[in-house]
Amino acid sequence: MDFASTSSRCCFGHQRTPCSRFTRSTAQLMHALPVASTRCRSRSAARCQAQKQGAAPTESATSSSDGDRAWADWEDEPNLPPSETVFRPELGDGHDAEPGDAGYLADTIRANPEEAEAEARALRAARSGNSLEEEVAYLVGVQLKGGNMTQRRDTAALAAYSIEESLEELGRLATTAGLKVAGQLQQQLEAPDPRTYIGPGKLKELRSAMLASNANIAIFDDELSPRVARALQAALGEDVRLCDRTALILDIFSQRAASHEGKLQVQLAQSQYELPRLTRMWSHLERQAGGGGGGSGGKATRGMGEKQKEVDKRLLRTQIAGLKRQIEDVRRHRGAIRSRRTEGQVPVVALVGYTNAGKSSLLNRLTGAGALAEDKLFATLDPTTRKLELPAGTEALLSDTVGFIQKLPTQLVAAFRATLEEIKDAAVILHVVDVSHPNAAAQSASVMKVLQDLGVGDRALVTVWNKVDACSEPAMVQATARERESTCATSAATGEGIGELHEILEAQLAAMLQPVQCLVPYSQAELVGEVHRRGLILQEAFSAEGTLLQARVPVALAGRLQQWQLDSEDFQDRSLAAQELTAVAAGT
Ligand SMILES: Nc1nc2c(ncn2[C@@H]2O[C@H](COP(=O)(O)OP(=O)(O)OP(=O)(O)O)[C@@H](O)[C@H]2O)c(=O)[nH]1
Ligand SMILES: [Mg+2]
Repeated sequence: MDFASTSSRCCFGHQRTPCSRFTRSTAQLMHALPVASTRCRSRSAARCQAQKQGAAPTESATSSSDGDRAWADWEDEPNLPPSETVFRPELGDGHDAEPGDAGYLADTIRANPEEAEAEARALRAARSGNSLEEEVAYLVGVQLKGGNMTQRRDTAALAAYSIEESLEELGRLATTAGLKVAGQLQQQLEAPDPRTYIGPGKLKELRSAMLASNANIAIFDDELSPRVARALQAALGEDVRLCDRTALILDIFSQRAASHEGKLQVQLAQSQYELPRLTRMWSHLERQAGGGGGGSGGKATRGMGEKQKEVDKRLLRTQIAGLKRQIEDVRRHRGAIRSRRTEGQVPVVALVGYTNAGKSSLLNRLTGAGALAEDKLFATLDPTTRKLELPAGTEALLSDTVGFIQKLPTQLVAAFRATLEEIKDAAVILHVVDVSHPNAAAQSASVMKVLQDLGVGDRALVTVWNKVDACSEPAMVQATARERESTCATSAATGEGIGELHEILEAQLAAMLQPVQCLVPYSQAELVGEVHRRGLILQEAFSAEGTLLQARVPVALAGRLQQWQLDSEDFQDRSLAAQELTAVAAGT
């Protein structure tokens, strides 16, 4: 089964297309709307006509059977809001519909989808000056009274993100996904509204702000449950596309995954996200069945919708099982490579850190790897490993990893756990922090939390304060870093502080090596070469019997040298003799 061709779908299940949500036109979405009743069409057409002639729309035109229908669908939902507290765009919500407002737009859309869509878009574009082709997003977040959502959920990250910071990051995610951000709206609440995430008044404000700025996508800063998403969609109208932080991150990941395993992991995460959200795709069939005014085939159509939903869920479950199997195969293969690497005892140094901290830039600076580094979130998805040669001759493998982010979607945590397992093999972890970022402390705390969760909190850790060149007082930052243990301030851009990073790394790697002093026969020249590459030579002399080596080497290598091990006294005596011999030979 070709999963690649079937699984790239819209996260909110609007329509199964093989492309990203954001590349699909609003027109496509509108064609997926329920078919309007004849009564509604004639009213809307009249209203449309009136508008064309410059007349204000009439009161009666603001209410429609479709509006009632949509409302009824909404009320069918258990635990949904009582009618008086909710913004009902189709019913005008207490104000006369104006050209460009929700009621007007909803009616004109129903009159003639193509004509109305063109008209509505042109109207909004004229009001805001945005291009007709642009995908424009509006951001929405909730600030919990007494701390934001991140703080509540994740007590470890107490230096957490304010709503402004969280929305700023959401905006960066949106631009990374190729969207334009028109504005943002936030609300202070005791808890997010269980029905519509934000309160009814704010919802109305959001709708107006989106119309005024020609925004067509509402992005919510937290993952929306399928039920809340449905309620929001009903309130905001079908011409607004809904998205949440999780869907946005999944979309970026699906655009950027390059390796076979990366693609499989993103597809799995997307499928798992979509499974509970499939309902919406077939709801139009159910609406036809329920609201057809007693037309024939109501039950049959509802049955069709249900049946199709079940078929679809079954397909998706089969696909999820298939993806899991494929990922397991790839994982086994990678595990074999990793264990070969461990047997070789080349120490692995893993670069970890918040997204955009400069991990790939540091990999390039330290190894000349030429890895992709750009000013976008999640530039790196697939781990890259390169050989690192430190000035004293010590060798290690330097691994670049996927960046972290606050509120990392649970589906992705699970999917990328395997990728992050690279970190588990690391002898040293280089935690890269963008020290020039205003939220560096909270970002650092988020990363440390993930490291704890991965069970590598006790691993040798070097903290790298990167982008020191972008700080207003770089000298002060460098001085502070020097006062801290295993910390250095660097600039991957200018090379500043890279020498200090080399020294700290050498010391860390040396601390992990085991001391040996031995006499290795000349027949074992290869082994001596390995000691040079993988260990740290403290003393070397050449006697008549072989090479005298005092060094620090990885444990496995120390085991192989065991048979030629000398005690200290013997080693010193032989070394002196060898040095004298060398001096005589050199005639000094
Ligand atoms: N001024 C400055 N910019 C830097 C430095 N290091 C990296 N950058 C820039 O920061 C941006 C992100 O760098 P990357 O190396 O891609 O960051 P990353 O941590 O690998 O990011 P992800 O792969 O997205 O997690 C790029 O535009 C880099 O040019 C630095 O030391 N100083
Ligand atoms: Mg990177």
